[in-house]
Amino acid sequence: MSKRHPVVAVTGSSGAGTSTVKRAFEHIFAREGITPAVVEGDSYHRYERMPMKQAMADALARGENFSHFGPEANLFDKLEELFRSYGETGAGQKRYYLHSAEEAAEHNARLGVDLGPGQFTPWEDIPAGTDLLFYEGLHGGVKGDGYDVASLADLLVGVVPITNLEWIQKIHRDNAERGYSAEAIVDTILRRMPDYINHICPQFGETDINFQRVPTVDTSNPFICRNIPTPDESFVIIHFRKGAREKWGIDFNYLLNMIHDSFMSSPTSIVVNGGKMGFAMELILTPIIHRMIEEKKNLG
Ligand SMILES: Nc1ncnc2c1ncn2[C@@H]1O[C@H](COP(=O)(O)OP(=O)(O)OP(=O)(O)O)[C@@H](O)[C@H]1O
Ligand SMILES: O=C(CO)[C@H](O)[C@H](O)COP(=O)(O)O
Repeated sequence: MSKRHPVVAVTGSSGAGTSTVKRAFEHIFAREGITPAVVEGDSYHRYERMPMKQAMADALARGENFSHFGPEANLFDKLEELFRSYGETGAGQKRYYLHSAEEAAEHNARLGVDLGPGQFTPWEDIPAGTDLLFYEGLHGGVKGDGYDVASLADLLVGVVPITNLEWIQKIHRDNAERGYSAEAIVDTILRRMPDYINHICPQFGETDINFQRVPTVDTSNPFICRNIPTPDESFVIIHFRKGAREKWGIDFNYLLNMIHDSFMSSPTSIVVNGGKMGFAMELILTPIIHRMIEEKKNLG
């Protein structure tokens, strides 16, 4: 935890919507004149795409569980080191995992290299003078044998649609943007299930705030759903961890007054219409980020 170099992490499974939430944070940073050091969680995978396929086949042959959700396929020690070193000094290293030809072209042009989809860019120093570290990915709140990333985040936000919706979102996104077949995506979801339960779900007990999208249309068979339920076809449950409300000065009455049709579903949860998710995020997160930066400035 660091007041001088705060670490903000958005954590969620593949397809949960963390990239979408990242955009809400980018609006806040732009409006508040904040320069973040942005880090993508997938860059902490251990293997490039081809070696990952080989490692997966080897693990399968040995009858072992292995997936992008678990510790064997990721560099949790390196991620922990980044959160720690940024918190202490405002410095650290980052890289990118290139999912597509478009992403590869963008970074090839920037770095003058010739990489392809499924490869990492070389590690590079985070630019000096950033205001905070912003992590978005699968593992911002992991904690286990020999690693504890969660405790190094100053603000940890979970993005967690109910599972059926998360799968629908993943199937659509991986198909439309990454070119995978529906069958291949369902195989991936199945293979990752033990690691989902052991390494993704526990993170949402560590988060300060969780945003859980719940559809109001029938998604009982997510594998035949043709469309992602729209924001208007969903509610978002916003849950504050015990202590987070006091820590960040969250005023439920203010939120209930400001967000039309919102209501409390428990002493620590507020429910908003899906279309109000971005607005609710900005209302809740802007004062938190603002306060972080004020406290940083007060240190001189
Ligand atoms: N609140 C939302 N309302 C409607 N659609 C959404 C919402 N959040 C995410 N989606 C859709 O779900 C899909 C997955 O979202 P996104 O790419 O943000 O996931 P992700 O968590 O970043 O996944 P990954 O970590 O695998 O990159 C996208 O097609 C996106 O448009
Ligand atoms: O969404 C993911 C994790 O968040 C991807 O599955 C992971 O990054 C690997 O990608 P690919 O299988 O396309 O190489």
